[in-house]
Amino acid sequence: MPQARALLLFLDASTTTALPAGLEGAGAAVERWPLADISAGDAGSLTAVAGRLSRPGAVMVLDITNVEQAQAALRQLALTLARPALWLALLPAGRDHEAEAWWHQGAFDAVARDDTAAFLRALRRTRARLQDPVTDGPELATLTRLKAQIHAMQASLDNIPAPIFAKDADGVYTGCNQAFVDYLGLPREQIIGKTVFDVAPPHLADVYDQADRQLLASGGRQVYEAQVKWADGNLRDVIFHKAVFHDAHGAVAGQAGAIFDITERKRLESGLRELAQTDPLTGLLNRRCFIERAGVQLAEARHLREAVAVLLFDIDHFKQINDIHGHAAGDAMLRHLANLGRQHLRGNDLFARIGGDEFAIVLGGANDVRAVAARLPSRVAATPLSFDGRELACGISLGAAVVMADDHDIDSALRRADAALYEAKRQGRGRSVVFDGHR
Ligand SMILES: Nc1nc2c(ncn2[C@@H]2O[C@H](COP(=O)(O)OP(=O)(O)OP(=O)(O)O)[C@@H](O)[C@H]2O)c(=O)[nH]1
Repeated sequence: MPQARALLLFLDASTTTALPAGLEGAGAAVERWPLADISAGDAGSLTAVAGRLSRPGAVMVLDITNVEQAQAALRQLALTLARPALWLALLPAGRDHEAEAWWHQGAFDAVARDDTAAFLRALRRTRARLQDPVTDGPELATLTRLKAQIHAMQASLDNIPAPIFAKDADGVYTGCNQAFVDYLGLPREQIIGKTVFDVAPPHLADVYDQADRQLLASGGRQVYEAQVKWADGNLRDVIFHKAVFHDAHGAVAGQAGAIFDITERKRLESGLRELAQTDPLTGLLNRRCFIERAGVQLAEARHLREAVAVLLFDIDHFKQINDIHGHAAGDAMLRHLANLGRQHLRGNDLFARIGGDEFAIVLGGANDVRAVAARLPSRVAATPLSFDGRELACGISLGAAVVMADDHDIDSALRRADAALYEAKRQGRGRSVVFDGHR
């Protein structure tokens, strides 16, 4: 095996005095090549340096004191050398952060000039790489190129704001981008080499695992909605986009996936749905939604051969409440009635504000229609509204009707309830009338 020779290439004479101590201890033959300003394109120096670097086992140590000079030297050498040389970047003290940039430029490693131990380690590793026949020659160029491509690919993935991951065919994470690390709030080393059961709560991990199995069995792509526990511990709504990838023999080798957070979209959608379905003042259903749901409830009740009743009520002399106490008092009264009404209903009853001071109820079971119809006006009369330090009394009139077997929609029952309400008003308000018979 060829002995590695470190060719120290200094571009500036002033830096040669600060050589890492104990370099010879690395077992490498060190050849100093001071004052060769190959960055200036000095043809003689360039040829001499290239000649030394083309010897088996030669490693170039490039002094990076002057970044521009170092880059120019690399460009000149690349044009001159028959094959790429292995080289280390020797960084001035305090500039360790530049290391990554030099790896991207093809350095085998980049170490600080004042960290002798690191320098010697890097030199030894470089030597070991040179003695590995697989990595010598053209294969080294391929490997270096691949390494640069992987770096570039990872940098691109890390720039994408959506979390991205890859897993092998056993569901073990093999890669991910920075957004995925940030999204889960786990360090990369707690993700790579692990499975969903290590990174997610059990009930979510089961969902992902089942989806993974289906995807790997069927191949192709998969898109599904799920939840992910975010870095702050809260659950987020997401869409997973996943696809399998194959090995050289066409067998499924794993899957790559991306996560799109739809939490905000879902929140807006549910807000819009709520706005479209409810009365903003009382929080009750609005007229349109009430009619829609009443129709569904009627159909279900008919299917189960159950009776359904409709109740309508409105506030007596509500105009006077507005006129005497103001519109805000009127609004408070509407909310007060909504709350009183809610206390008399069961979970599957529908309750809506269908007009200015008009409310409607669908009772799931018609048996207690008379009891509810009688109770509500007296409860309202007995429960004045506390508003602005005063007690405001009010009354309601109520009409009720049972949905008949031959009612095909809720409209005819509403008409009968309305007629009963009219009758309650006519009889002097503050009372209820239950419609008997067809009209
Ligand atoms: N504060 C308030 N008032 C409303 C609202 N919507 C409608 N109104 C008022 O409700 C009142 C309804 O009056 P009317 O239909 O004449 O009924 P009423 O005064 O209750 O008379 P009777 O029903 O015959 O006892 C009107 O003065 C409307 O301005 C609302 O959202 N807030």
